[in-house]
Amino acid sequence: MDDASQNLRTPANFMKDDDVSQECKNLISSLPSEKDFTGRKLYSYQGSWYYPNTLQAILNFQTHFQARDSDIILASLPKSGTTWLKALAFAVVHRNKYAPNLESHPLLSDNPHNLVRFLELDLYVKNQCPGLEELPSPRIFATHMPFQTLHESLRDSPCKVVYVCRDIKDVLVSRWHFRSKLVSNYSLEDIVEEYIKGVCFFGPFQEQVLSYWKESLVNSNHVLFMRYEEMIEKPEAQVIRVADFLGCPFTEEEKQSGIVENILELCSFGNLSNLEANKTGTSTCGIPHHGFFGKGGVGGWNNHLTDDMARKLDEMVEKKLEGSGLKFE
Ligand SMILES: Nc1ncnc2c1ncn2[C@@H]1O[C@H](COP(=O)(O)OS(=O)(=O)O)[C@@H](OP(=O)(O)O)[C@H]1O
Repeated sequence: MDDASQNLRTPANFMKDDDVSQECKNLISSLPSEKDFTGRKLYSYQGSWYYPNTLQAILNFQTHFQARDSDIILASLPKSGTTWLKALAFAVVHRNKYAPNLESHPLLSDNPHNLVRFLELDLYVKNQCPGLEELPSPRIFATHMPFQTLHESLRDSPCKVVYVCRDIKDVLVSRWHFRSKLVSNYSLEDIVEEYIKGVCFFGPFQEQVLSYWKESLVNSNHVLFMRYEEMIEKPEAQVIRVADFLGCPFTEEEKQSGIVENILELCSFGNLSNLEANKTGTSTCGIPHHGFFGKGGVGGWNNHLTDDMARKLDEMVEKKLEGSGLKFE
């Protein structure tokens, strides 16, 4: 086994069950549970599946987090474009402080996950809530929680939530590549079955996508719904959309200066994945940086899933999304 695989085999804190209060243990004892692909127990809370430490972190978040109107929360399912969105949002929001270029920028020397941290995967795990009140505005956080769980803490805050989703088949294959390094003999059949059943960390997936989709329809100033495929197809338009939504639109002068292109280049897969900072090291939430980069792009699932697997997944998604107005072609 190489060093990288060895590194991945060590479970991250958020997958463990060693930082759980008595109150959380009591809650856990009342929740439905199932085993994940490694045999670890997941628990269903507010419609989604979590490991005990993550559940504790979510309870901490729901009890203690004080949203500011200027907060920005980037939400997604794992393997849906989180890393890219973190980089883009950071570069857009802080463009006056850090000029986006390839010579000197925080994204050139640090992984996007260390610049924008997950509420439930690192900030609140091990009870680390390190001075969130002291962070300057606008604060940018990320989460994989579904909207209903996030909302409980945001309450009526008008803060901005940007959600990114991706074709479940690409998400699944991306996750399978990542997890195959954790567990040998982990087949595509296993993960397809898991996705269809819906029992997986932060799953079931389409329910989460729907939770943000519905909110974006009724509260479009609060939730922006984005798609990885659209970011690939029309990146410039999507970055402009993000900046508009976050209340920091590009001026005509900025557009003329090529700043949008510079941000896109800085945050591009080609640039980020080749940086030393992203080839080595481990993020604050315990994942090796290289684990956030595969091949990127759209439709890679085609090289792995059989027609039958793709059909089953498409049918499941179509059924779940029926009547919502949301479609994955
Ligand atoms: N900058 C940029 N541009 C385009 N695509 C990118 C970028 N950075 C990461 N990726 C691809 O996104 C996939 C990982 O998804 P996430 O970032 O959501 O993963 S994670 O949940 O944070 O672990 C994973 O997709 P796959 O290659 O299909 O596995 C990454 O390669």
